[in-house]
Amino acid sequence: MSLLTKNDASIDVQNYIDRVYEKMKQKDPNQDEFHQAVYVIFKSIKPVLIKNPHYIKHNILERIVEPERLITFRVPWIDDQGNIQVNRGYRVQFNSAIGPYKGGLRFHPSVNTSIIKFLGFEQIFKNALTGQPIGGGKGGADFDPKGKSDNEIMRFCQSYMTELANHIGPDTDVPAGDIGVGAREIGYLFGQYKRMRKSFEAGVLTGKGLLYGGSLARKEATGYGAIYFVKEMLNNQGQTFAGKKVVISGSGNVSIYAMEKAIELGATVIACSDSNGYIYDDSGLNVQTVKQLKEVERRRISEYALIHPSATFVEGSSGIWSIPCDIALPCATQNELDKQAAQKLVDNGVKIVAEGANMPSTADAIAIFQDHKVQFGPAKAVNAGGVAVSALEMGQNSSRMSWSFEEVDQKLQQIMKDIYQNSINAAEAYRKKGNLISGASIAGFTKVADAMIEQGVI
Ligand SMILES: NC(=O)C1=CN([C@@H]2O[C@H](COP(=O)(O)OP(=O)(O)OC[C@H]3O[C@@H](n4cnc5c(N)ncnc54)[C@H](O)[C@@H]3O)[C@@H](O)[C@H]2O)C=CC1
Ligand SMILES: O=C(O)CCC(=O)C(=O)O
Repeated sequence: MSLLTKNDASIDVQNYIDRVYEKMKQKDPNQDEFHQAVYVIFKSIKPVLIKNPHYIKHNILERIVEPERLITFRVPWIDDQGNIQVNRGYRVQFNSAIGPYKGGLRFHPSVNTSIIKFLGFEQIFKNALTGQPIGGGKGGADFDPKGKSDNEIMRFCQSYMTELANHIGPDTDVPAGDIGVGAREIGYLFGQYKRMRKSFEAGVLTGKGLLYGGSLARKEATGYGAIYFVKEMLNNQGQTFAGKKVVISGSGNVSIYAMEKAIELGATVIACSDSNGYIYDDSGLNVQTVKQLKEVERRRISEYALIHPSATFVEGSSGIWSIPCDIALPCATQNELDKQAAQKLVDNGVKIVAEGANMPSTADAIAIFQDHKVQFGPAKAVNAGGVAVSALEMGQNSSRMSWSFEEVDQKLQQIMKDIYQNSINAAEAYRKKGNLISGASIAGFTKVADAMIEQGVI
């Protein structure tokens, strides 16, 4: 497949991009999600390479798609029945050009090398966009936390950390949460790391509890940050959240706090989901009930409709995109929004789609949004607020300070504004006016590529 059009001004650039892309696919043929993430970046940065051929001379593309390190390991643990279980653990340390590796841990049965690599690759550019000194990494395990007791979760986390501890540290690699890893898991992971090191290194993990070095507003940061980003998109059109109907997929950390902030800014959030199905209430969802069900009781979203009879539960999560709305925020998982779902949203008049999850839209879905001039906010910009506040947590830990909620929230708002503006500016500089996919990729890529060049061939 050619990534460039035949009419492209520079055949050399076309050949280079295609050669690196094909070689990468040949080396790792079964990594579709990783290929998808690379494809988006390569497509977006084509004009950058045409204008700055030194990136080709330094062979940045071939270097950037190869992780600095990919670690896999056995995670044995004992379940409540006394059986020995074995999972596979991962950590990809993708790129440290601008800082220590930084990125979350995902515990989900679907986790494999392709998923971890796509997430780690995305993290490189996202972290660069935040303006914070953090490189790109990601990790996790094919462990399914669903239905596990607290003790099983603890034993799994302790076993996982027993190996991971060999590879991380406050100036080396700083993991955090992602799907299936929240405050409870970070607590168990931190406890085991501390026990092994015999020292209290708060900065080794972020998303920690407030009692032992966590930052206020980290829990809220990804969801709030996504809404602050959409606020900028709306502002650009002279609009606000007031009166807008919003559909948000998922009902986890990102979705809950996106919901909370959107409602605070005057929107009506009419639907959210989990992997079993979605709930819908045209008069608006109650975020406190969603929090109680999901954060506290760890129950299914279907139970929301038993508490609020005005809401309907529908089985099957993908149906959520057939609900008419002004703003759609996919905040659950990768490739949850496909071509058919995108067409449905467009037919129903959606104005803005912004990705709270990592790579939730397929390439075909994005093409439909672009063809129909739907404003589109890409994940690496929209959901960067979480990792940005993680970097603020690292800063607080190393200076032994802790900032108020308002201070962190103010910084988060400024970071999201800057990401929006830098993405807009980068797009405009490369004649892609208004295209936030190109702008975010270009702004993230140039920063990392320049730092790589300054540090030599390593
Ligand atoms: N937690 C964070 O700070 C950040 C998370 N992200 C991304 O946001 C997304 C969500 O992560 P979290 O909220 O942290 O995870 P979480 O584990 O708190 O929640 C995930 C939610 O998605 C639901 N879900 C899973 N598959 C689904 C499907 N096919 N359809 C509908 N719902 C589904 C789950 O039931 C759960 O409610 C992921 O893509 C993650 O990589 C991105 C940046 C930061
Ligand atoms: O806070 C972090 O370090 C990681 C957040 C994350 O995993 C992500 O941005 O996808």
